[in-house]
Amino acid sequence: MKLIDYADRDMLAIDLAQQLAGELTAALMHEERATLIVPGGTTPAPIFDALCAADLDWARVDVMPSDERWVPEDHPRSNGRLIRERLLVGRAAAARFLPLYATADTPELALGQLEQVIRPYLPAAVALLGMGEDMHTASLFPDADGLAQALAADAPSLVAIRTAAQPEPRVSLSARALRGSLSLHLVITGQAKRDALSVARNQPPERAPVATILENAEIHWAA
Ligand SMILES: O=C1O[C@H](COP(=O)(O)O)[C@@H](O)[C@H](O)[C@H]1O
Repeated sequence: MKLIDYADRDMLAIDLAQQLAGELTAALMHEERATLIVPGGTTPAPIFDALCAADLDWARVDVMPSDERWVPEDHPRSNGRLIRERLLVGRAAAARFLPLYATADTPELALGQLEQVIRPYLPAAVALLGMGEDMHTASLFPDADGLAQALAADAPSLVAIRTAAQPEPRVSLSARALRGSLSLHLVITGQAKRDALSVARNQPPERAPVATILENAEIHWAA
């Protein structure tokens, strides 16, 4: 695990966006297309604002959320909505978006169909993930129904997640699918998340799900 400490959140957004763009460009030098996994939540928007202006062949990039809340795509809590509004604009509007949501009452009803769609796009060339103070990453929450399956070595790429801690059910890429990414980044901001990360390093993934990706990940932090 490598931790990069930035002077502030603006520097983090600019430098990290540049690094992600460089990695995508490198991937596109030897592959026809490249998959980019990105998180939702509150942290990544400034990174998206910088990344969407990157000068790369976005028409050959497939963008996939790390996880999705089971709400319609125009809902304020939709990760897909954030990605469309803040990343898939400017130059990045040419990228293809692979939503992890389909119109169905429950994620379980659409899981098979969504998994079939995303499978050819995995493993990702580049993955950016977020983390909550409760040590979840993507939607792999401690104490969630579905966590054991999501952490299993033979897990499907996409799993349904339900937790009392969240207002809606979710879908998430599994630990196996996330770890398979050729380049893996975790972005966290604030002291509380830095402290949570220190705790997570000494916990099993069943208690601190983010631990499942730490070995392979580069961590980006700013206060
Ligand atoms: O619920 C989620 O939380 C994590 C962390 O979000 P943040 O608001 O603390 O940045 C995020 O990475 C994930 O994609 C999202 O669905």
